[in-house]
Amino acid sequence: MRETTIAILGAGAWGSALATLASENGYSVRLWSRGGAKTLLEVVEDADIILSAISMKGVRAVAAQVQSLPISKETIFVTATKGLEPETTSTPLQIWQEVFPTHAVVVLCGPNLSKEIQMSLPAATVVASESAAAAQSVQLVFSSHRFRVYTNSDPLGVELGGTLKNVIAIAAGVCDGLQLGTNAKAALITRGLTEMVRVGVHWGAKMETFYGLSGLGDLLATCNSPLSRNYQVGYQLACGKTLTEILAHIEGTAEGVNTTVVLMQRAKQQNISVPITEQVYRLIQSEVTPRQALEELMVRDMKPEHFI
Ligand SMILES: NC(=O)c1ccc[n+]([C@@H]2O[C@H](COP(=O)([O-])OP(=O)(O)OC[C@H]3O[C@@H](n4cnc5c(N)ncnc54)[C@H](O)[C@@H]3O)[C@@H](O)[C@H]2O)c1
Ligand SMILES: O=P(O)(O)OC[C@H](O)CO
Repeated sequence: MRETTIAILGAGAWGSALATLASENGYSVRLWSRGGAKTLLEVVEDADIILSAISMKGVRAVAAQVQSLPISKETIFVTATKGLEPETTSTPLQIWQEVFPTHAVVVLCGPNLSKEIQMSLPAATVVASESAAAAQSVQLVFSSHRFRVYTNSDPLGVELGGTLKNVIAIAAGVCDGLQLGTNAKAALITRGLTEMVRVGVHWGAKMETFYGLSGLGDLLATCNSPLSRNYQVGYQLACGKTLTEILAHIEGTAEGVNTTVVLMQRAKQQNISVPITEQVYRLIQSEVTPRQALEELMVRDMKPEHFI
């Protein structure tokens, strides 16, 4: 029998970590990056699974390039990107589904700081798809004694958990940078989760998905780790650096900055209340200082504790 071949698009921190996991499980892995030695055709040709770990800004262009190549009808697409497209507000899942409407698309998302995974520390993740068989195939590829993979049937919810938490992670970095304490951080994360649920359910995701690994799980990992680039953005803003300075020195992609702008725009259009996102947005636009953002959150109207 022919061995299963995995094509991984994007040789950044996350694409490389996922390539390591699949290689360690004995799969044949081909890694592609723009400017790399292999052509896209060489990498995706005859691949059973094509996984994208491209930054949000490159997803549509890469998907269009792949569309122009001969791909088997059976090929499963996996998306591991966490972001929103500025022009359309689409998620990466929606882009891959739009470009490949007859293929199974699986979302891979969870509390997965790539540096920890490259250090072989244990972690868990979720693979979600409308096709249970496709999700199970991807589960098999990445599961190991150090990486526990769960399947899920709410791909949009799983993806939005990983995407929306990046905005709250920026706020968590601000909270720690200003040394606001553990009570404040717990309140921020809890109310941040409610904000994620409110947006996600409005956009068609299942509420319970946000209480799983890709929602609460990824929120906890990202809001509590200096390894998170999004957390670093908030932390360094609170320490007085400008966004331009921070982004010039950060290693890799902090998707939360762009996600905040797109989320704010769509929440406004749809009249969804997103007070934490609004303050992160005003902060990255330099409309408020970190202290003013905190003040504005604290003096809002009194109200009951709603959970959506
Ligand atoms: N690093 C992590 O811990 C981690 C974990 C889970 C998910 N993610 C998500 O995975 C995605 C990638 O993150 P990363 O940490 O690997 O980022 P990275 O900056 O290290 O790598 C990004 C990759 O995308 C490619 N890319 C960017 N723009 C492109 C374009 N226009 N055309 C083609 N390729 C392009 C880059 O060349 C690079 O290979 C992000 O959406 C991130 O949120 C990252
Ligand atoms: O470094 P960040 O902030 O992109 O976080 C990485 C992953 O999303 C954690 O799961």
